[in-house]
Amino acid sequence: EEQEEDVLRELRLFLRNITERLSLDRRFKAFTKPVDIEEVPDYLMVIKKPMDLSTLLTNIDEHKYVTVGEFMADADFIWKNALEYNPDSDPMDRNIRHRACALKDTVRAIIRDELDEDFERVCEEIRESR
Ligand SMILES: Cc1noc(C)c1-c1cc(NS(=O)(=O)c2ccccc2)cc(C(=O)O)c1
Repeated sequence: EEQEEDVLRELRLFLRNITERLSLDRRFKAFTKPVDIEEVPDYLMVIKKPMDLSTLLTNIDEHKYVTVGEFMADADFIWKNALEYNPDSDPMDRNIRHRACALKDTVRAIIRDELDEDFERVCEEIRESR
C-alpha cells in the first residue's frame, strides 16, 4: 500500500546516495563500469556474475532491491569478482585487490553508520509479505 511505497522510495534514495558516493571516489574508478570484454576477453569465462556501480544504479532505478541486504549481495559481487579474477602476487593484481577490499570495507562502514536497523526490518517485512 502507499506506506510501503513510501518506505521503498526512501530505500532507493538511500541506496542511490551510497552508490553515487562510491562512484565519485577515485579509488573505485575501475568499479564504475562493467569490465570491458574487449580489454579483458576471458573475463566472462572466469566471472559468472559481473557487477559494477553503474549496474547497481540501474538495478535501483528498476526497483530490483526491496531490502539493503539484497543491494549488499549484488554490491559484494563487485569486490568478490575483482579478488577472483586478479589472484596473482604481481603488483597489478595486488593493487586491484587492495581497491576491492577498500570498496568492501567502505560499503560496510557506510551501512553500519547510516542505516537505521528498524528501517531495514520494515523493508524485510515488506519483502516477506510479497
Ligand atoms: C575491475 C576489474 N576487474 O578485473 C579487471 C581486470 C578489472 C579492471 C579492468 C580495467 N579495464 S576496463 O576497460 O575493463 C575498465 C576501465 C574503466 C572502468 C571500468 C573498467 C581497468 C582496471 C583498472 O584497475 O584500472 C581493472
